[in-house]
Amino acid sequence: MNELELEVVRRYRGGPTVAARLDLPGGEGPVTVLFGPSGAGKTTVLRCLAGLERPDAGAIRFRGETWFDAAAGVDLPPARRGVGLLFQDHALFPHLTVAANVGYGVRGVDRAERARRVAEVAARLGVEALLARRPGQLSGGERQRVALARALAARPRLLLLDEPLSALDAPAREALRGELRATLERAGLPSIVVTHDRAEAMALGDRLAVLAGGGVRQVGPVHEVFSAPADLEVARVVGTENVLPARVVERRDGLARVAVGRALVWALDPGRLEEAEAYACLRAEDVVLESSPAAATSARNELAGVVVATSAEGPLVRVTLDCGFRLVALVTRDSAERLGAAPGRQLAALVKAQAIRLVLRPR
Ligand SMILES: Nc1ncnc2c1ncn2[C@@H]1O[C@H](COP(=O)(O)OP(=O)(O)OP(=O)(O)O)[C@@H](O)[C@H]1O
Repeated sequence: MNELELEVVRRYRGGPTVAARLDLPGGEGPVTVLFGPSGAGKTTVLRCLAGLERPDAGAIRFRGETWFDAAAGVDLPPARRGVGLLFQDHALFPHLTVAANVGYGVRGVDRAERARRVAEVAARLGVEALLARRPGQLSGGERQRVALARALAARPRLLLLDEPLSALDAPAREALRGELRATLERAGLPSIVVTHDRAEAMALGDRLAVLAGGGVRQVGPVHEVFSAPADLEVARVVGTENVLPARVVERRDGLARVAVGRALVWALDPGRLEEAEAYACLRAEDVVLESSPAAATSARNELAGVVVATSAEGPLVRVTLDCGFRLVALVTRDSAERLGAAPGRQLAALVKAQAIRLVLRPR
């Protein structure tokens, strides 16, 4: 049985309809990332789960317990679902101490029990030393840990985080990703994190659910979804840099030879490919650039190309080549320099057949 079974339809009056289905098995890593572009319906799904939004149709079950069932008229109030919520801005009470903020999450118990729970969760998240401070005296990371501690103090069964890092500036966000991941692991309960940031999704999630066009398009291990998008829309959403129109011309030994622009490349044969028209999806990180051609084999494509553009991207350089089609590669600054990667320079691009995924082209 799945740990979570959700199928909801939420029609906004005069607005879009979000129709999402999400089944999550238990015990496959604690963090599921709900990923998708702005307006895809991620927050709507989260709010339906928390009981803050009432779906127009559908049902939500968690560990066999019905939280919502439109047909049966079941709609458990938020407090009875056992869900911990963490918002973008962390919503800590500025006038309360960390201890009082964390304690706020504990209701219906006496003072001694509340203090015991606050101490326990503070120790678990490493915020014991901060208990006497107020939110204004905390760093971004500390505030985040305190907000998580408050959510966990209520002993939820499921943790929901809506864009937990988006209130921070870019450098802080990057630094806190790893910390949040570690904290979620330590929390040891299933979590669903909403984000539209690729790096965040990769850093935080065990599983990725891609929401686009009003529905969940693909669910799977993070790397699987990123490297093998199920369809073109998922490929676009997860940002595979190279999504190229391709035509299958030959199939042999589990490989498919496809024409991409003026070039021919070998790709993994997905097997189910009935039509010859497809998109070849290839991540820029999977392209290796070399200055001199090497021996090509059927499992390794070697493409001669000319650099048409380069741009710095943090520690990496994005190199766009004309190989008979536009190919984007991401290489380290060091290798870009060593290769003399500048417009006009001839280079060889090496790509393993396994790195090229074929996605059926919708008619
Ligand atoms: N109360 C509302 N009334 C009408 N339309 C709404 C309402 N709430 C959300 N929407 C619309 O429903 C769609 C989904 O919204 P939602 O906030 O779930 O998207 P999201 O994926 O979380 O987006 P973002 O990443 O920008 O937060 C959007 O087009 C939004 O404009």
